[in-house]
Amino acid sequence: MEFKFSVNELFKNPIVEINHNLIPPGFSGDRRALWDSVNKVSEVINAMGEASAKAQGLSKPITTADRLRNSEHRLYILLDQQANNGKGAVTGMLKTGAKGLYVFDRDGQHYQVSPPCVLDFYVHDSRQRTGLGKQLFEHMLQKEGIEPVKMAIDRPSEKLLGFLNKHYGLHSPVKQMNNYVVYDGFFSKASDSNQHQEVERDQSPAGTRALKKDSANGLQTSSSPYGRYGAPRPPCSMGQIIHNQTSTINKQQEPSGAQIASQ
Ligand SMILES: CC(=O)SCCNC(=O)CCNC(=O)[C@H](O)C(C)(C)COP(=O)(O)OP(=O)(O)OC[C@H]1O[C@@H](n2cnc3c(N)ncnc32)[C@H](O)[C@@H]1OP(=O)(O)O
Repeated sequence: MEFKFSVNELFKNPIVEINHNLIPPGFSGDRRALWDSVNKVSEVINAMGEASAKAQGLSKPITTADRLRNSEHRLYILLDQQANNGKGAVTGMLKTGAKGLYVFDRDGQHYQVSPPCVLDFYVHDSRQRTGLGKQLFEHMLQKEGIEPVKMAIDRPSEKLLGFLNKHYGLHSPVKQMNNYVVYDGFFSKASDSNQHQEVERDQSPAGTRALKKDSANGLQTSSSPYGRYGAPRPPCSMGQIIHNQTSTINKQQEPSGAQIASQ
């Protein structure tokens, strides 16, 4: 995607990360230059967000400059620095961020998690299936220090499911009622993957149930230690579902792909 201004002047590297301040990395200049750069970054984000929504058949963009400004999300932007007579072109974007979710594994066991999520991913229509998506995704994995299997994916398209299968061997997604998708390895215990575990107290009335938290994706499994609070309690699926929706909406400053799709 080309712009009237030079994206090479705005973004100094082939992949840049933008956060809520919308300031291009490495920016230097006075107040006026800052204002100008933020406006240009906003224009890029809005144009790519719209193109992504169109490609996914959504009625509204998931990604806009305003929404990014009001979130803790990260947006990776991919450039082709040779294109547009040296001014450069934007060829892809990938948005990630943590979400508070309840997810179910194949056995119906539920987990309270705050995993890093793939929220919006788009490669320009003219450049798809040429490896750019993999390049951008790999960059993100390396920057965030995460494995794809530990991420939750917000309402993945068939193309993204194919992408994850091809490049990361992820198959048989566990589809969630909130339209997120996770894979079996998501639920593996922290000890299986040699990852650091923290033990936290949950918010139960007695505060006695220990929650083991996997630092990679915030996976928490509950265990019942002893005493009367140690007695197993039957799960209330409806309560979990309602709670899930509530927690997702509360934690999000912006609607997810699933919410936009249902509008
Ligand atoms: C959480 C979300 O964001 S869900 C929405 C995901 N985004 C979209 O669906 C928007 C339209 N699609 C795209 O923007 C891109 O295709 C992406 C981002 C999904 C992948 O980026 P690409 O640059 O195409 O990926 P890359 O070239 O690295 O890998 C190609 C693989 O992705 C999958 N893929 C990409 N495009 C397609 C397609 N049209 N049909 C089926 N599979 C596809 C395939 O596995 C493909 O491998 P193949 O060509 O050997 O079959």
